[in-house]
Amino acid sequence: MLMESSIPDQNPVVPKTPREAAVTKAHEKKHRMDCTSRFFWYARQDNTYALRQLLQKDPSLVNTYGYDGRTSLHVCAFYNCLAAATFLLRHGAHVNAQDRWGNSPLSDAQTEGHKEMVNLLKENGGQLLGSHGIKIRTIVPPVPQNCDWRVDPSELDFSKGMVIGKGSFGEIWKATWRGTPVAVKKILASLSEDESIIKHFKEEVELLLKLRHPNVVQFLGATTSKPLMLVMEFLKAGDLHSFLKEKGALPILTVIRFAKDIARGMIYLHHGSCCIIHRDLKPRNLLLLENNHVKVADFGLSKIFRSNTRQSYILTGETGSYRYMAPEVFCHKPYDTKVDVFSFAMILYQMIEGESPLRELAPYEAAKSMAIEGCRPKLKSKAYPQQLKELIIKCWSRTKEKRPYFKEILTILEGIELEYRSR
Ligand SMILES: Nc1ncnc2c1ncn2[C@@H]1O[C@H](COP(=O)(O)OP(=O)(O)OP(=O)(O)O)[C@@H](O)[C@H]1O
Repeated sequence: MLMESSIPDQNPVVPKTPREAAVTKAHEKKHRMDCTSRFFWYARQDNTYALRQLLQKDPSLVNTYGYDGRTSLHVCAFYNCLAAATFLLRHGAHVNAQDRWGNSPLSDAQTEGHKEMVNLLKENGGQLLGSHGIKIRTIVPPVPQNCDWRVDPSELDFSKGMVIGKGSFGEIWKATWRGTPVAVKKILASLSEDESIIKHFKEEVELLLKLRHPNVVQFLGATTSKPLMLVMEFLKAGDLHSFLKEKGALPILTVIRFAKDIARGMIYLHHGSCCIIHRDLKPRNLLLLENNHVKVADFGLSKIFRSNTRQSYILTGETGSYRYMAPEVFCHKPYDTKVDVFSFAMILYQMIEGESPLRELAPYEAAKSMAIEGCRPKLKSKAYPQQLKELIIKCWSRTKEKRPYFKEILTILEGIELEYRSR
């Protein structure tokens, strides 16, 4: 039997400064933890002598519990330490204390098949509680249940914000959410009132919020009452449209870096657990990071609003979407992920040439001439590496099957980059 050799005295120190008070508090906490551990240890050893000594100094130890809610009586019940259990019960141990799983000491003793212990606990009023017992208590999971994507509109602060963009479904605002700068897409009031839109919005947002990729703009949450608002990370370096307007044609290595980022983002969207077709890939929907990388934005929701309102591209033609539109979309034919590859070709072209594709035509006319007459922009720049030219031509093929997937595009771009660098 283990004997207690010495149990340290508590020497309360009168705190003089906040620092001293903190040190004393930490010391007391440690001391308390030491005492609890030792108390449990002696219960496990069935050492009533040592238990008595500790209890004399601190009677509350009899019902003290560890991080999982287990008391010294649980320990005794589990290891069949009859003498210690009898001692503890005599000194006020709660016979039906429940640990974090809801189990009482009797439940432990019964599970372990300790008959004498079962009898002792029953004689003292023990009940079978918890997962092994009769009365199962529901254990509240540690994760808060209200942890979801709904944003309380009152938490969005627009006081120092401003409109940073306008789309066909609403305005984009810069705002702060709990002190963090965010971009907020405020959906048009007329759309926010439509019940079927609200339903689709919620479903879609649920999906969008699961997306996580370095080249995809991160959604943070949404409001679900009027006005519907979508909260996302704010990218302060602006969009590729403004960047190209300011810089004109980009150096080839920058083009390749941006193109690889777009391809990576699109691979993630197309080949994730649920395939997301962007359908509106264009320079305005590519946002820049300050480290000269790109993220794909504004995917997912367009299909809700467009399909629900039967809003045609004619109505929103001025936004420029037409210019990047695949022929099958223009002709209302069935389409797949390859529509984004077509738009990607147009963006590549614009980055190298420094001008929008078929800029001599209005957006709708440009789309029409590409879809109906098979026109394509002229590759004029001398900067093109031959393979990049070939890639663009493949990507804007009329037949969608001839267009490569983004996975292949990424490999081709990596090859071009390698070769270009080694020149
Ligand atoms: N997360 C963001 N961070 C910073 N700026 C953004 C963000 N999202 C959008 N913007 C800015 O707002 C502009 C408008 O975006 P929005 O997606 O509403 O419109 P759009 O794509 O031009 O139009 P539509 O939605 O009709 O296709 C973008 O071009 C960009 O400049």
